[in-house]
Amino acid sequence: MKENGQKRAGGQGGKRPRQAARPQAGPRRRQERRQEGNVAANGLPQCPVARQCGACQHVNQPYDQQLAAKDERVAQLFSQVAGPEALRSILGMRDPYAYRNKVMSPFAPGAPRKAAPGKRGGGKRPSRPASPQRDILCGMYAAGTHRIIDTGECLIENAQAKQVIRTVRSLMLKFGIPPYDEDRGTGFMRHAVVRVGHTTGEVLVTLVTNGQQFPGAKSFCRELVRRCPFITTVVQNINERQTNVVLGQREQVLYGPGFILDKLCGLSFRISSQSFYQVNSVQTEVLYRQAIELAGFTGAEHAIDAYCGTGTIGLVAASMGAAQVTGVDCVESSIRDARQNARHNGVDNARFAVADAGAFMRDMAAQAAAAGRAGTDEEGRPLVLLMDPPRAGSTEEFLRAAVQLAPERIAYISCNPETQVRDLGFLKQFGYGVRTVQPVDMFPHTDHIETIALIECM
Ligand SMILES: C[S@@+](CC[C@H](N)C(=O)[O-])C[C@H]1O[C@@H](n2cnc3c(N)ncnc32)[C@H](O)[C@@H]1O
Repeated sequence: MKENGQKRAGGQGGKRPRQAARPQAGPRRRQERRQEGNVAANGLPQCPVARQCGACQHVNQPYDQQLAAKDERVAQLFSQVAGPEALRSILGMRDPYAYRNKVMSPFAPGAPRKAAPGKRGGGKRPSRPASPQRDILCGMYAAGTHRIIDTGECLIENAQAKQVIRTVRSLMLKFGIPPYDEDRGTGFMRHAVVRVGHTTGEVLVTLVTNGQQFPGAKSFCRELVRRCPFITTVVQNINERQTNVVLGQREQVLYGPGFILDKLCGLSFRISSQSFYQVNSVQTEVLYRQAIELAGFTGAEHAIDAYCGTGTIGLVAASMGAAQVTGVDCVESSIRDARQNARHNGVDNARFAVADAGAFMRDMAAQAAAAGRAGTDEEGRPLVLLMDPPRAGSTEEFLRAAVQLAPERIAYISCNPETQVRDLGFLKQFGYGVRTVQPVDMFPHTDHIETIALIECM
Protein backbone atom coordinates (compact mmCIF):
# COMPACT_ATOMS: atom_id res chain seq x y z
CA MET A 1 0.00 0.00 0.00
CA LYS A 2 1.41 3.36 -0.95
CA GLU A 3 1.78 6.18 1.55
CA ASN A 4 -1.15 8.08 0.11
CA GLY A 5 -3.28 5.00 -0.43
CA GLN A 6 -3.24 4.93 -4.21
CA LYS A 7 -2.37 1.26 -4.44
CA ARG A 8 -5.06 -1.00 -3.24
CA ALA A 9 -4.86 -4.14 -1.20
CA GLY A 10 -4.95 -7.18 -3.45
CA GLY A 11 -2.22 -5.86 -5.78
CA GLN A 12 -2.42 -4.58 -9.30
CA GLY A 13 -4.97 -5.80 -11.71
CA GLY A 14 -7.12 -7.45 -9.08
CA LYS A 15 -10.72 -6.61 -8.34
CA ARG A 16 -10.96 -3.36 -6.48
CA PRO A 17 -12.54 -3.52 -3.03
CA ARG A 18 -15.37 -0.99 -3.11
CA GLN A 19 -14.44 0.70 0.15
CA ALA A 20 -10.72 1.10 -0.43
CA ALA A 21 -10.84 4.12 -2.68
CA ARG A 22 -13.34 6.18 -0.68
CA PRO A 23 -12.09 9.65 0.09
CA GLN A 24 -10.47 9.48 3.48
CA ALA A 25 -10.31 13.12 4.39
CA GLY A 26 -9.11 13.52 7.96
CA PRO A 27 -11.56 14.50 10.70
CA ARG A 28 -10.23 18.07 10.76
CA ARG A 29 -10.82 18.56 7.04
CA ARG A 30 -14.29 17.04 7.29
CA GLN A 31 -15.01 19.37 10.17
CA GLU A 32 -13.84 22.36 8.11
CA ARG A 33 -16.04 21.34 5.20
CA ARG A 34 -19.00 20.94 7.54
CA GLN A 35 -18.35 24.43 8.84
CA GLU A 36 -18.27 25.66 5.26
CA GLY A 37 -21.82 24.31 5.02
CA ASN A 38 -20.92 22.09 2.07
CA VAL A 39 -21.57 18.64 3.48
CA ALA A 40 -24.61 16.62 2.36
CA ALA A 41 -26.55 14.22 4.59
CA ASN A 42 -24.39 11.30 3.31
CA GLY A 43 -21.25 13.03 4.63
CA LEU A 44 -19.92 13.95 1.17
CA PRO A 45 -18.67 17.46 0.57
CA GLN A 46 -21.08 19.17 -1.85
CA CYS A 47 -20.10 21.81 -4.35
CA PRO A 48 -22.54 24.73 -4.27
CA VAL A 49 -21.76 25.80 -7.85
CA ALA A 50 -21.36 22.38 -9.50
CA ARG A 51 -24.20 22.96 -11.97
CA GLN A 52 -23.21 26.42 -13.15
CA CYS A 53 -19.47 25.76 -13.27
CA GLY A 54 -19.55 22.37 -15.00
CA ALA A 55 -15.82 21.69 -14.51
CA CYS A 56 -16.36 18.83 -12.03
CA GLN A 57 -19.06 16.74 -13.62
CA HIS A 58 -19.15 14.17 -10.78
CA VAL A 59 -18.28 16.14 -7.66
CA ASN A 60 -21.50 15.22 -5.89
CA GLN A 61 -21.05 11.47 -6.55
CA PRO A 62 -19.19 9.18 -4.08
CA TYR A 63 -15.55 8.86 -5.09
CA ASP A 64 -15.49 5.04 -5.24
CA GLN A 65 -18.36 5.19 -7.76
CA GLN A 66 -16.44 7.71 -9.84
CA LEU A 67 -13.42 5.39 -9.89
CA ALA A 68 -15.52 2.37 -10.82
CA ALA A 69 -17.05 4.35 -13.70
CA LYS A 70 -13.58 5.33 -14.93
CA ASP A 71 -12.45 1.68 -14.81
CA GLU A 72 -15.46 0.72 -16.91
CA ARG A 73 -14.76 3.45 -19.42
CA VAL A 74 -11.12 2.34 -19.75
CA ALA A 75 -12.18 -1.30 -20.21
CA GLN A 76 -14.60 -0.25 -22.97
CA LEU A 77 -12.11 1.96 -24.78
CA PHE A 78 -9.13 -0.39 -24.60
CA SER A 79 -11.10 -3.51 -25.59
CA GLN A 80 -10.13 -2.62 -29.20
CA VAL A 81 -6.39 -2.88 -28.53
CA ALA A 82 -5.78 -4.86 -25.30
CA GLY A 83 -6.97 -8.05 -23.66
CA PRO A 84 -8.71 -7.86 -20.24
CA GLU A 85 -5.57 -9.31 -18.57
CA ALA A 86 -3.72 -6.09 -19.48
CA LEU A 87 -6.08 -3.83 -17.55
CA ARG A 88 -5.23 -2.70 -14.03
CA SER A 89 -7.65 -0.83 -11.80
CA ILE A 90 -7.38 2.89 -11.50
CA LEU A 91 -5.19 4.37 -8.76
CA GLY A 92 -7.27 6.91 -6.86
CA MET A 93 -6.49 9.51 -4.20
CA ARG A 94 -6.86 9.13 -0.48
CA ASP A 95 -8.20 12.69 -0.18
CA PRO A 96 -9.46 13.74 -3.61
CA TYR A 97 -10.05 17.40 -2.70
CA ALA A 98 -8.05 20.66 -2.99
CA TYR A 99 -5.63 18.88 -5.31
CA ARG A 100 -5.19 21.57 -7.96
CA ASN A 101 -1.84 23.29 -7.44
CA LYS A 102 -2.63 25.81 -10.17
CA VAL A 103 -5.58 28.17 -9.77
CA MET A 104 -6.48 30.74 -12.33
CA SER A 105 -9.12 33.44 -12.45
CA PRO A 106 -10.17 36.03 -14.99
CA PHE A 107 -11.26 39.48 -13.77
CA ALA A 108 -14.16 41.33 -15.39
CA PRO A 109 -16.42 44.30 -14.61
CA GLY A 110 -19.42 43.34 -12.46
CA ALA A 111 -22.55 45.17 -11.33
CA PRO A 112 -22.44 48.91 -10.51
CA ARG A 113 -21.32 49.48 -6.92
CA LYS A 114 -23.33 51.39 -4.35
CA ALA A 115 -21.40 54.38 -2.97
CA ALA A 116 -20.51 53.94 0.69
CA PRO A 117 -22.58 56.20 2.99
CA GLY A 118 -20.89 59.53 3.75
CA LYS A 119 -18.49 59.18 0.79
CA ARG A 120 -20.67 61.04 -1.71
CA GLY A 121 -19.26 64.34 -3.09
CA GLY A 122 -18.31 67.47 -1.22
CA GLY A 123 -15.85 65.85 1.21
CA LYS A 124 -12.06 65.91 1.24
CA ARG A 125 -10.15 64.57 -1.75
CA PRO A 126 -9.48 60.88 -1.28
CA SER A 127 -5.87 60.16 -0.47
CA ARG A 128 -5.92 56.98 -2.56
CA PRO A 129 -7.34 56.18 -6.02
CA ALA A 130 -11.13 56.37 -6.39
CA SER A 131 -12.82 53.00 -6.04
CA PRO A 132 -14.07 51.63 -9.35
CA GLN A 133 -17.72 52.33 -10.12
CA ARG A 134 -18.42 48.68 -10.73
CA ASP A 135 -17.81 45.54 -8.78
CA ILE A 136 -15.14 43.08 -9.98
CA LEU A 137 -15.99 39.52 -10.93
CA CYS A 138 -13.56 36.67 -10.42
CA GLY A 139 -13.89 32.88 -10.38
CA MET A 140 -14.25 30.50 -13.30
CA TYR A 141 -15.91 30.60 -16.68
CA ALA A 142 -19.16 28.60 -16.74
CA ALA A 143 -18.70 25.60 -19.03
CA GLY A 144 -18.54 26.63 -22.70
CA THR A 145 -19.09 30.36 -22.00
CA HIS A 146 -17.24 33.49 -20.91
CA ARG A 147 -19.70 34.10 -18.07
CA ILE A 148 -17.76 34.26 -14.82
CA ILE A 149 -19.21 32.47 -11.85
CA ASP A 150 -17.91 32.92 -8.35
CA THR A 151 -16.20 29.69 -7.33
CA GLY A 152 -15.07 30.92 -3.92
CA GLU A 153 -15.78 27.55 -2.36
CA CYS A 154 -14.27 25.33 -5.06
CA LEU A 155 -13.56 21.87 -3.64
CA ILE A 156 -10.67 20.94 -5.92
CA GLU A 157 -8.56 24.06 -5.86
CA ASN A 158 -5.73 24.76 -3.42
CA ALA A 159 -7.15 26.97 -0.65
CA GLN A 160 -4.15 29.32 -0.38
CA ALA A 161 -4.17 29.92 -4.13
CA LYS A 162 -7.86 30.73 -3.92
CA GLN A 163 -7.17 33.17 -1.10
CA VAL A 164 -4.61 34.95 -3.31
CA ILE A 165 -7.15 35.35 -6.14
CA ARG A 166 -9.67 36.93 -3.79
CA THR A 167 -7.02 39.18 -2.26
CA VAL A 168 -5.96 40.41 -5.72
CA ARG A 169 -9.60 41.25 -6.40
CA SER A 170 -10.00 43.20 -3.19
CA LEU A 171 -6.71 45.06 -3.79
CA MET A 172 -7.89 45.97 -7.29
CA LEU A 173 -10.88 47.65 -5.64
CA LYS A 174 -8.64 49.33 -3.04
CA PHE A 175 -6.07 50.57 -5.59
CA GLY A 176 -8.64 51.48 -8.25
CA ILE A 177 -7.28 49.02 -10.83
CA PRO A 178 -9.92 48.33 -13.47
CA PRO A 179 -10.51 44.74 -14.60
CA TYR A 180 -10.16 43.87 -18.28
CA ASP A 181 -13.30 44.21 -20.38
CA GLU A 182 -12.86 41.61 -23.10
CA ASP A 183 -15.62 43.04 -25.33
CA ARG A 184 -14.04 46.48 -25.45
CA GLY A 185 -10.40 45.50 -24.98
CA THR A 186 -10.15 48.08 -22.14
CA GLY A 187 -9.22 47.83 -18.46
CA PHE A 188 -5.96 46.55 -16.96
CA MET A 189 -6.02 43.35 -14.87
CA ARG A 190 -6.93 40.34 -17.02
CA HIS A 191 -6.08 37.26 -14.98
CA ALA A 192 -4.28 36.05 -11.90
CA VAL A 193 -2.60 32.66 -12.10
CA VAL A 194 -1.39 31.15 -8.84
CA ARG A 195 0.89 28.10 -8.64
CA VAL A 196 1.75 26.37 -5.41
CA GLY A 197 4.73 24.08 -4.83
CA HIS A 198 3.04 21.12 -3.19
CA THR A 199 6.04 20.01 -1.15
CA THR A 200 7.85 23.33 -0.73
CA GLY A 201 4.84 25.57 -0.06
CA GLU A 202 6.36 28.21 -2.37
CA VAL A 203 3.74 30.31 -4.18
CA LEU A 204 4.07 32.04 -7.57
CA VAL A 205 1.50 34.70 -8.50
CA THR A 206 1.32 35.81 -12.12
CA LEU A 207 -0.69 38.99 -12.72
CA VAL A 208 -1.66 39.20 -16.38
CA THR A 209 -2.12 42.80 -17.43
CA ASN A 210 -3.34 44.60 -20.52
CA GLY A 211 -0.29 46.87 -20.81
CA GLN A 212 3.11 47.26 -19.21
CA GLN A 213 2.62 50.43 -17.11
CA PHE A 214 1.42 49.18 -13.73
CA PRO A 215 1.02 52.29 -11.59
CA GLY A 216 1.56 51.53 -7.92
CA ALA A 217 2.88 48.03 -8.71
CA LYS A 218 5.29 48.11 -5.75
CA SER A 219 2.63 49.12 -3.20
CA PHE A 220 0.20 46.61 -4.73
CA CYS A 221 2.72 43.76 -4.33
CA ARG A 222 3.74 44.86 -0.85
CA GLU A 223 0.11 44.81 0.28
CA LEU A 224 -0.55 41.49 -1.50
CA VAL A 225 2.38 39.83 0.27
CA ARG A 226 1.42 41.44 3.58
CA ARG A 227 -2.05 39.91 3.32
CA CYS A 228 -0.81 36.56 1.94
CA PRO A 229 2.63 36.12 3.54
CA PHE A 230 3.04 32.66 2.02
CA ILE A 231 3.57 34.23 -1.46
CA THR A 232 7.22 33.85 -2.47
CA THR A 233 7.22 35.55 -5.87
CA VAL A 234 5.06 37.80 -8.08
CA VAL A 235 5.44 38.18 -11.85
CA GLN A 236 3.69 40.61 -14.19
CA ASN A 237 2.85 39.06 -17.55
CA ILE A 238 1.85 41.48 -20.29
CA ASN A 239 -0.84 40.43 -22.72
CA GLU A 240 -2.26 43.21 -24.90
CA ARG A 241 -3.78 40.97 -27.55
CA GLN A 242 -7.54 40.45 -27.88
CA THR A 243 -7.33 36.70 -27.48
CA ASN A 244 -8.50 33.84 -25.31
CA VAL A 245 -4.88 32.84 -24.67
CA VAL A 246 -4.21 33.77 -21.06
CA LEU A 247 -0.48 34.54 -21.04
CA GLY A 248 1.46 36.97 -23.21
CA GLN A 249 5.14 36.65 -24.14
CA ARG A 250 6.64 39.53 -22.09
CA GLU A 251 7.15 39.37 -18.35
CA GLN A 252 8.80 41.21 -15.52
CA VAL A 253 9.44 40.03 -11.99
CA LEU A 254 7.79 42.28 -9.40
CA TYR A 255 8.79 40.40 -6.27
CA GLY A 256 11.02 37.43 -5.39
CA PRO A 257 12.99 35.20 -7.78
CA GLY A 258 10.31 34.85 -10.50
CA PHE A 259 9.93 31.07 -10.12
CA ILE A 260 9.12 28.47 -7.48
CA LEU A 261 10.55 25.06 -6.75
CA ASP A 262 8.66 21.84 -6.12
CA LYS A 263 9.81 18.29 -5.41
CA LEU A 264 8.71 15.20 -7.28
CA CYS A 265 10.06 11.68 -6.80
CA GLY A 266 13.03 13.04 -4.82
CA LEU A 267 14.04 15.63 -7.43
CA SER A 268 13.53 19.37 -7.33
CA PHE A 269 11.85 21.18 -10.23
CA ARG A 270 11.77 24.83 -11.16
CA ILE A 271 8.35 26.13 -12.20
CA SER A 272 7.97 29.47 -13.93
CA SER A 273 4.76 31.09 -15.12
CA GLN A 274 5.01 29.62 -18.64
CA SER A 275 6.17 26.09 -17.81
CA PHE A 276 3.92 23.07 -18.15
CA TYR A 277 3.62 21.38 -14.79
CA GLN A 278 1.07 18.72 -13.88
CA VAL A 279 -1.70 20.23 -11.73
CA ASN A 280 -2.14 17.33 -9.31
CA SER A 281 1.24 16.89 -7.60
CA VAL A 282 0.24 13.93 -5.41
CA GLN A 283 -0.95 11.89 -8.37
CA THR A 284 1.89 13.05 -10.63
CA GLU A 285 4.27 11.24 -8.33
CA VAL A 286 2.10 8.10 -8.59
CA LEU A 287 1.92 8.47 -12.38
CA TYR A 288 5.67 8.90 -12.85
CA ARG A 289 6.60 6.04 -10.51
CA GLN A 290 4.19 3.73 -12.34
CA ALA A 291 5.48 4.80 -15.76
CA ILE A 292 9.12 4.29 -14.75
CA GLU A 293 8.33 0.94 -13.13
CA LEU A 294 6.50 -0.23 -16.27
CA ALA A 295 9.36 0.98 -18.47
CA GLY A 296 11.55 -1.47 -16.54
CA PHE A 297 14.89 0.36 -16.43
CA THR A 298 17.81 -1.83 -15.43
CA GLY A 299 20.60 0.74 -15.60
CA ALA A 300 21.50 -0.05 -19.21
CA GLU A 301 18.82 1.71 -21.28
CA HIS A 302 18.67 4.95 -23.24
CA ALA A 303 15.29 6.61 -22.57
CA ILE A 304 13.73 8.95 -25.10
CA ASP A 305 11.40 11.34 -23.24
CA ALA A 306 9.17 12.62 -26.03
CA TYR A 307 6.89 15.61 -25.32
CA CYS A 308 9.02 16.11 -22.20
CA GLY A 309 7.82 19.54 -20.99
CA THR A 310 10.28 20.66 -18.31
CA GLY A 311 11.96 17.24 -18.37
CA THR A 312 10.23 15.88 -15.29
CA ILE A 313 9.64 12.25 -16.34
CA GLY A 314 13.00 11.95 -18.10
CA LEU A 315 14.93 13.30 -15.13
CA VAL A 316 13.09 10.98 -12.76
CA ALA A 317 13.94 8.10 -15.17
CA ALA A 318 17.60 9.22 -15.15
CA SER A 319 17.59 9.04 -11.36
CA MET A 320 15.80 5.67 -11.36
CA GLY A 321 17.78 3.47 -13.69
CA ALA A 322 17.99 4.97 -17.20
CA ALA A 323 21.62 5.14 -18.32
CA GLN A 324 20.98 8.08 -20.67
CA VAL A 325 17.97 10.34 -21.37
CA THR A 326 17.12 12.38 -24.45
CA GLY A 327 14.15 14.74 -24.03
CA VAL A 328 12.33 16.68 -26.73
CA ASP A 329 9.61 19.33 -26.59
CA CYS A 330 8.57 22.09 -28.98
CA VAL A 331 8.34 24.83 -26.32
CA GLU A 332 11.65 26.64 -25.93
CA SER A 333 11.04 27.89 -22.37
CA SER A 334 10.15 24.35 -21.24
CA ILE A 335 13.46 23.03 -22.60
CA ARG A 336 15.28 25.91 -20.90
CA ASP A 337 13.65 24.81 -17.63
CA ALA A 338 14.44 21.14 -18.37
CA ARG A 339 18.16 21.92 -18.81
CA GLN A 340 18.13 24.05 -15.70
CA ASN A 341 16.34 21.25 -13.81
CA ALA A 342 18.98 18.72 -14.91
CA ARG A 343 21.83 21.01 -13.73
CA HIS A 344 20.07 21.88 -10.50
CA ASN A 345 19.59 18.17 -9.65
CA GLY A 346 23.10 17.19 -10.68
CA VAL A 347 21.77 14.92 -13.47
CA ASP A 348 24.47 14.79 -16.15
CA ASN A 349 23.17 11.94 -18.27
CA ALA A 350 20.21 13.85 -19.78
CA ARG A 351 20.15 16.13 -22.81
CA PHE A 352 17.20 18.07 -24.19
CA ALA A 353 16.24 19.43 -27.60
CA VAL A 354 13.70 22.02 -28.79
CA ALA A 355 11.97 20.44 -31.77
CA ASP A 356 8.77 19.02 -33.09
CA ALA A 357 8.72 15.51 -31.61
CA GLY A 358 7.72 13.89 -34.94
CA ALA A 359 10.54 15.55 -36.88
CA PHE A 360 13.04 14.78 -34.11
CA MET A 361 12.11 11.09 -34.08
CA ARG A 362 12.22 10.94 -37.88
CA ASP A 363 15.79 12.29 -37.81
CA MET A 364 16.79 9.84 -35.08
CA ALA A 365 15.29 6.97 -37.08
CA ALA A 366 17.11 8.08 -40.24
CA GLN A 367 20.45 8.22 -38.39
CA ALA A 368 19.84 4.77 -36.89
CA ALA A 369 18.95 3.35 -40.31
CA ALA A 370 22.07 4.90 -41.88
CA ALA A 371 24.19 3.30 -39.16
CA GLY A 372 22.40 -0.03 -39.67
CA ARG A 373 21.15 -0.31 -36.10
CA ALA A 374 17.65 -0.86 -34.74
CA GLY A 375 16.54 -0.85 -31.12
CA THR A 376 19.78 0.61 -29.76
CA ASP A 377 21.59 3.95 -29.60
CA GLU A 378 25.03 4.62 -31.06
CA GLU A 379 26.63 3.04 -27.99
CA GLY A 380 24.57 -0.11 -28.20
CA ARG A 381 22.24 0.77 -25.30
CA PRO A 382 18.68 -0.54 -25.74
CA LEU A 383 16.14 2.20 -26.45
CA VAL A 384 13.06 2.71 -24.28
CA LEU A 385 10.51 5.30 -25.36
CA LEU A 386 8.60 7.39 -22.81
CA MET A 387 5.93 9.51 -24.48
CA ASP A 388 3.39 11.94 -23.03
CA PRO A 389 1.76 13.85 -25.89
CA PRO A 390 -0.96 16.51 -25.55
CA ARG A 391 -4.69 15.62 -25.69
CA ALA A 392 -4.63 15.36 -29.48
CA GLY A 393 -2.28 12.38 -29.15
CA SER A 394 0.76 11.68 -31.29
CA THR A 395 1.20 11.87 -35.06
CA GLU A 396 1.65 9.26 -37.74
CA GLU A 397 5.10 10.73 -38.48
CA PHE A 398 6.13 10.21 -34.84
CA LEU A 399 4.69 6.70 -34.60
CA ARG A 400 6.25 5.53 -37.88
CA ALA A 401 9.65 6.79 -36.71
CA ALA A 402 9.11 5.08 -33.33
CA VAL A 403 8.50 1.77 -35.11
CA GLN A 404 11.67 2.27 -37.20
CA LEU A 405 13.71 3.01 -34.08
CA ALA A 406 12.35 -0.25 -32.63
CA PRO A 407 12.54 0.51 -28.88
CA GLU A 408 12.34 -2.48 -26.54
CA ARG A 409 9.40 -0.95 -24.69
CA ILE A 410 7.17 2.10 -24.96
CA ALA A 411 5.53 3.64 -21.90
CA TYR A 412 2.81 5.86 -23.38
CA ILE A 413 1.22 8.30 -20.91
CA SER A 414 -1.95 10.01 -22.04
CA CYS A 415 -4.52 12.46 -20.71
CA ASN A 416 -6.90 11.41 -23.47
CA PRO A 417 -7.38 7.64 -23.78
CA GLU A 418 -9.40 8.05 -26.99
CA THR A 419 -6.45 9.40 -28.97
CA GLN A 420 -4.16 6.98 -27.13
CA VAL A 421 -6.24 4.00 -28.28
CA ARG A 422 -6.12 5.36 -31.84
CA ASP A 423 -2.30 5.54 -31.65
CA LEU A 424 -2.04 2.08 -30.07
CA GLY A 425 -4.15 0.72 -32.93
CA PHE A 426 -1.62 2.18 -35.35
CA LEU A 427 1.35 0.65 -33.50
CA LYS A 428 -0.42 -2.72 -33.37
CA GLN A 429 -0.20 -3.00 -37.16
CA PHE A 430 3.59 -3.03 -36.77
CA GLY A 431 3.70 -5.75 -34.15
CA TYR A 432 3.63 -3.60 -31.00
CA GLY A 433 1.05 -4.98 -28.55
CA VAL A 434 -0.33 -3.58 -25.30
CA ARG A 435 0.96 -5.46 -22.26
CA THR A 436 -0.45 -3.31 -19.46
CA VAL A 437 -2.85 -0.41 -19.07
CA GLN A 438 -2.63 1.49 -15.79
CA PRO A 439 -5.15 4.31 -15.25
CA VAL A 440 -4.29 6.97 -12.65
CA ASP A 441 -6.90 9.41 -11.35
CA MET A 442 -5.21 12.75 -11.94
CA PHE A 443 -8.47 14.71 -12.03
CA PRO A 444 -10.94 13.45 -9.40
CA HIS A 445 -14.59 14.55 -9.85
CA THR A 446 -14.13 15.21 -13.55
CA ASP A 447 -14.53 13.07 -16.67
CA HIS A 448 -10.78 13.16 -17.34
CA ILE A 449 -8.83 9.92 -17.31
CA GLU A 450 -5.05 9.56 -17.43
CA THR A 451 -3.62 6.22 -18.58
CA ILE A 452 -0.21 4.65 -18.96
CA ALA A 453 0.04 1.94 -21.59
CA LEU A 454 3.07 -0.35 -21.69
CA ILE A 455 3.67 -1.48 -25.26
CA GLU A 456 6.12 -4.13 -26.39
CA CYS A 457 7.06 -5.74 -29.65
CA MET A 458 5.13 -9.04 -29.49
C1 LIG B 1 0.91 16.52 -21.56
S1 LIG B 1 2.31 17.60 -21.66
C2 LIG B 1 3.54 16.54 -20.98
C3 LIG B 1 4.68 17.25 -20.32
C4 LIG B 1 5.59 16.42 -19.43
N1 LIG B 1 5.80 15.08 -19.92
C5 LIG B 1 5.08 16.41 -17.99
O1 LIG B 1 4.66 15.37 -17.48
O2 LIG B 1 5.13 17.45 -17.36
C6 LIG B 1 2.58 17.60 -23.37
C7 LIG B 1 3.82 18.34 -23.83
O3 LIG B 1 3.91 18.18 -25.25
C8 LIG B 1 4.49 19.33 -25.81
N2 LIG B 1 4.17 19.29 -27.24
C9 LIG B 1 2.97 19.48 -27.84
N3 LIG B 1 3.08 19.29 -29.16
C10 LIG B 1 4.37 18.95 -29.41
C11 LIG B 1 5.09 18.63 -30.60
N4 LIG B 1 4.50 18.58 -31.79
N5 LIG B 1 6.39 18.34 -30.48
C12 LIG B 1 7.02 18.38 -29.28
N6 LIG B 1 6.38 18.68 -28.13
C13 LIG B 1 5.07 18.96 -28.20
C14 LIG B 1 3.91 20.45 -25.00
O4 LIG B 1 4.73 21.58 -25.04
C15 LIG B 1 3.85 19.83 -23.59
O5 LIG B 1 5.00 20.15 -22.85
